[in-house]
Amino acid sequence: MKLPEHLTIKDGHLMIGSHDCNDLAESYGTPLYVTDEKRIRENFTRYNSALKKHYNNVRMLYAAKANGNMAVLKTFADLGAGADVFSSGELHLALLAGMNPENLLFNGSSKTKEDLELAVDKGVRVSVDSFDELAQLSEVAKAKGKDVEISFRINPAIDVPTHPKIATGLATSKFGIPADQILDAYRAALEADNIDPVGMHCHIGSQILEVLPFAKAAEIMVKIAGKLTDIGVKLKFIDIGGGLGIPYHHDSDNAPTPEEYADAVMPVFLEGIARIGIKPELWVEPGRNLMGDTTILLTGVNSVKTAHKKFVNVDAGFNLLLRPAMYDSYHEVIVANRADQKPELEYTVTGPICESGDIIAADRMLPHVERGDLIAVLDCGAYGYSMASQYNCRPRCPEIMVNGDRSAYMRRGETVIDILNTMADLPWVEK
Ligand SMILES: Cc1ncc(COP(=O)(O)O)c(C=O)c1O
Ligand SMILES: N[C@@H](CCCC[NH3+])C(=O)O
Repeated sequence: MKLPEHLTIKDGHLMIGSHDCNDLAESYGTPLYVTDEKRIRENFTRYNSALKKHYNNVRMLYAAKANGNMAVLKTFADLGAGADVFSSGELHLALLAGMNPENLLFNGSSKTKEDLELAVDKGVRVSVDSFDELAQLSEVAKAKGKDVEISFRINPAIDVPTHPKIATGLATSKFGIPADQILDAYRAALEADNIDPVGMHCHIGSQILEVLPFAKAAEIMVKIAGKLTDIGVKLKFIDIGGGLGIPYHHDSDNAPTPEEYADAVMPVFLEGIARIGIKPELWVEPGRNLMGDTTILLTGVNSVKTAHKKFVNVDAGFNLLLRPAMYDSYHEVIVANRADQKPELEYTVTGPICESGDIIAADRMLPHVERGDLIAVLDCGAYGYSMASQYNCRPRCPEIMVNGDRSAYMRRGETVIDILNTMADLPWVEK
């Protein structure tokens, strides 16, 4: 199987950076999320450079939802990135990580009044998702005597080749304002109290393995930018979202590189803005492409069972990695303590959750597997831990970061006491 540079095999063991996964599992226990900081930095630099080769005025807003660990956010802050934040919680963490409020965009189709107040207080721009939200934001900003800069999230009505649950720019999607209402939205914003419309935003979906839909979205965005300029909107930024996928099937996915993405999108963007005669910043919001391959999930084999097929029962299920159950997603798995052995038998790797859908990897050819072995699930850095739950009263596992020969917790594992501590005794039930 093709492996990215930070994953290697040495003496039959899977390594992440310079660390033997078996040693990490021994020291920290399983299940365990392991992230390679160096890989985050490489991924960021590559994406950023690919765009900046075409246009220097690019701002990278890491999509914090992909992996919101503070250590990860601090790494991005250190690289000069901002963030796409989708809740007050993500906004707080991004600021605590040291990101400049100017480099944040508060996204979301259903924000509370408190969310809007926080954005105004912190001087963070808001991507407004409806006329109703515009009205509320204007009231909030006016009450505080402050101005707020906004973009609207535009629904470009583009069908994209991805799982339907993560296509976000379809005409039928809950996100954004349809193109035929967008001029009215900006006119309303130009007239609204304490609102300054300075940006445009779209995001067409996630795990997209073709570049054409991104070029199409860029074309729609610059077309609308021309009309907005005509009605007096002074555009400071155009945000074309994230969405570039990664090759989860290591040997067969033909995933575009960031360079191929940039080569497809940038000429359309640059021609468009040149035609209008404006020089807005280009904002992008990648999540998965920066984080996906940086992280593996190590999970121990509790037992092996031969029934109508061979099941490998591991200690991580959809409580820790929801993607296979939610989107039928594919993740490569490697037996980390027999990584140089030839595949022999077909196994289905299943988690400990009380649902038949709790399958991490179905029908995979693997070397002989037995109790006590260690399975590494690859490409878990995006939408892995961030979508984890405590289902079946299973405390979420620790996350560690490796950097050179160092390793450290970036989040300790939860305990049952942590779970219990959020529960309250009812006053009408006798103790
Ligand atoms: C508004 C917005 N921006 C950016 C992203 C990041 O997407 P991806 O991780 O596919 O790059 C998402 C998630 O799909 C999103 O909802
Ligand atoms: N959670 C999804 C991606 C959607 C991102 C949010 N818009 C996944 O794991 O693929």
